[in-house]
Amino acid sequence: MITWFKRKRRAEMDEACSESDGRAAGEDAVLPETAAAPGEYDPGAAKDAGVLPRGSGSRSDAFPDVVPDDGDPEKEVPVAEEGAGERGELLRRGHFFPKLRERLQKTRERLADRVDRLVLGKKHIDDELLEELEEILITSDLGVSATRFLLEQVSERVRRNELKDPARLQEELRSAVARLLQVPAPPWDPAAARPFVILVVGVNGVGKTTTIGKLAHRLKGDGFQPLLVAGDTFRAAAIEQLVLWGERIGAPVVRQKHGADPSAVAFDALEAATSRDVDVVILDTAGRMHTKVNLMEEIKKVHRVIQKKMPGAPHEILLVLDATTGQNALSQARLFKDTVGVTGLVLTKLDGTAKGGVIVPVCHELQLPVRFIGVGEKVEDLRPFDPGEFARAIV
Ligand SMILES: Nc1nc2c(ncn2[C@@H]2O[C@H](COP(=O)(O)OP(=O)(O)OP(=O)(O)O)[C@@H](O)[C@H]2O)c(=O)[nH]1
Repeated sequence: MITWFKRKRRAEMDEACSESDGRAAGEDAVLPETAAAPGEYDPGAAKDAGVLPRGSGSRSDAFPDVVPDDGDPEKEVPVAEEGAGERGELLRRGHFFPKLRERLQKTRERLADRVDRLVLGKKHIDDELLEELEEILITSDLGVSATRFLLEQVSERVRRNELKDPARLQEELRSAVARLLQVPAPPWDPAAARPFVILVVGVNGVGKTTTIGKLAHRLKGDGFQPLLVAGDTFRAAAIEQLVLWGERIGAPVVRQKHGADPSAVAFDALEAATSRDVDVVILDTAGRMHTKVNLMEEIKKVHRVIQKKMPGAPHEILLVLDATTGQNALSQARLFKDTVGVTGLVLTKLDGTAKGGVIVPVCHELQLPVRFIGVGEKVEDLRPFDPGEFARAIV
């Protein structure tokens, strides 16, 4: 039975991959059958060390281990007292705004505090003041194009005599930023398909795995059963990191050995998702430099395999960007968008950086919606993005 399943799976994978890249999946879908080399990820050792839960790693390594959903979220991760659903979300947001402002303090200092100083004691909004405003916006990571767009909006109001008082400039800017961040896009709706498949991509160390853990926790709070997929088979510790998140929040994790083909992991995970009847599948992927062509080809292959295995999926391709990288986030977003067709963004590490303004040019130039923001390392530090709230917190 297992041999038949292996053959069927290999044939389906080959079919999914050969259409567009001419390579059979088997060529690089090496599913290691041997013990891990010294220093590599070893499921047995990890299990002994208590990293993996009981029962995992006992089947053929050619098949994914599904770590059972035996975590107790109540123990380690207190569920938000406001509860799930729309009302809970509104309450959480109300509580969260002061915290968001606090976390975005450095970005605000760089932008809003300088605008405050600029208008202090000024009687009129003139060209000189607008030029200085331009400089503040550009040096606050808003980029040339978004700055020009925002200045045009402000200048237009000045021309029409609708804005005269410099003291109201901040307010005007805030509305313009909020409008710019409001990118037209389908709403975030994990109930739109079952399973709802989310592919998470991004460069190294931006916070993909952490975001997945936090996102799965949110989804559980909203009544969805998530399945996590350890598609980052390149960095051994990433698999263990995701397994730990799974245990912590009480979500099953599909994983294979370190070095396995990520497309094969994705393929098996979708099989597991169907048979386990889960609501949401979240696939982690290895961090890759957006400039490395072969790695970008690999992610395209993962994408193709998902599409082939489950038409309509992935339903969301989330690009995780690290806010501390400033303008570099923009070039990452461009390349990932062109390669895999990103549908939404997650901006992480907004806490403690002065470069949070980068969100503005990314939204403006790429017209991609920000789905979530990461404002810390704790499980509750992932928030749905609200353009108005964000604009208020930085301007
Ligand atoms: N301060 C802060 N740290 C974060 C946030 N999100 C993630 N991190 C930290 O960033 C570091 C990298 O996170 P990972 O989740 O391992 O990043 P990754 O993208 O999966 O890394 P690779 O697999 O190497 O590509 C970890 O120390 C996280 O705790 C955030 O919103 N704020």
